[in-house]
Amino acid sequence: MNVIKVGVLGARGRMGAEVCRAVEGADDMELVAAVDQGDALDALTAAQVVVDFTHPGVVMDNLRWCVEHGLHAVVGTSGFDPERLAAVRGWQADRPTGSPAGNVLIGPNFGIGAVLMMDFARRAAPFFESVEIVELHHPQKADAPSGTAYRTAELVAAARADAGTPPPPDATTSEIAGARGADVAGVRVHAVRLSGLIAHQEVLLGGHGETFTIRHDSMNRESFMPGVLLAVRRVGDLPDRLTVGIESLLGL
Ligand SMILES: NC(=O)C1=CN([C@@H]2O[C@H](COP(=O)(O)OP(=O)(O)OC[C@H]3O[C@@H](n4cnc5c(N)ncnc54)[C@H](OP(=O)(O)O)[C@@H]3O)[C@@H](O)[C@H]2O)C=CC1
Ligand SMILES: O=C(O)C1=N[C@H](C(=O)O)C[C@H](O)C1
Repeated sequence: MNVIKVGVLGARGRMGAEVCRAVEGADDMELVAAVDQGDALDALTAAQVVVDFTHPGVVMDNLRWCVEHGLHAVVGTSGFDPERLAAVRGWQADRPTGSPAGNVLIGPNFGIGAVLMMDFARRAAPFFESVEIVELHHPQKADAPSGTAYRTAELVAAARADAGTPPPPDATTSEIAGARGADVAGVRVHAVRLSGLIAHQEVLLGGHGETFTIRHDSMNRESFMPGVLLAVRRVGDLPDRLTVGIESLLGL
C-alpha cells in the first residue's frame, strides 16, 4: 500500500488537532509534521501533502510556501475570494519549467452534507424568486461571513445568472446598517455567532406561495474528516493545478 506522508499546518488548533488524529488513524497515511504558530515550516518538506487549517490572515503565506516547494496542499482555511485564487494561480504559473508542481485543493467546507447542501442550493436557486443565506457558527470564529456561505452565494449567483433569473425583490429603502446582511455576489448573507453552535447553514428560497429551506448542521469537527481524508488521497491526481471544492471528488 502507498502511504501518503502528510504535514498539518495549524496542528494545535480546533481543526488541525482533529486532522492530526484523523491522519494518524488512517492506514494509508503517515503524519510526518505537525506545525503551528511560531514553528519553522521546514518540517513540512518531509510531506507529500500539506493540510492547512490556520487563519485567513496567514494562509496565503503558507500556501505560497507550499507552492514554491512543489508540495500538494489541501486548504480548509476560509477567506478565499477571486483575488486570492488568482494569486495562487499566478504562483503556480511562475514555477520554473521542470520544477515539481504541487496541486492545490481549497475546500470551503469538507462536510459531505455541506457540499451536498451547496450543490442542492445551486440547483434550486434559479427556480425561486428569492434566496438568502443564514450561516450560524461558534463565537470563536474569526471571519464573517463563513467561507461556506461565501462559496454558496457565488454558486447560487452563477446559477441564477446562467438561467437569466432576475435579482430577488427587495423594497427596503431604510435600514440600520447590516440589518439586511452582507451582499455577496448579489445574494444576502446573514452571520449568527452563538455559544453552543459549531457550524450550520440555511439556504432560504421562496416564491409563488412556497418556501424551500435547505439546512446543514455540523455537530462536531469529526464531521469534516471524511472530506479532508478524501482530499488528501486525491489532491495529487486532480486534473487542474487549482481546484475549489470537493464536489468533483464526490462525482457531483
Ligand atoms: N473547510 C472546512 O471544512 C472548515 C474550515 N474551517 C476553517 O479553518 C480555519 C481554522 O479554524 P479553527 O481550527 O477553528 O481555528 P483555530 O484558531 O482553532 O486554529 C488555527 C490554528 O492555526 C494556528 N496558526 C496561526 N497562524 C499560524 C501560522 N502562521 N502557521 C501555523 N499555524 C498557525 C493558530 O495558532 P494561534 O492560536 O496561536 O494563533 C491555531 O492553533 C478557519 O479559517 C475556519 O473557518 C474550520 C472548520 C471546517
Ligand atoms: O470556522 C469554522 O468553524 C468553519 N469554517 C468554515 C467556513 O468558514 O465556512 C467551514 C465551516 O463552516 C466551519
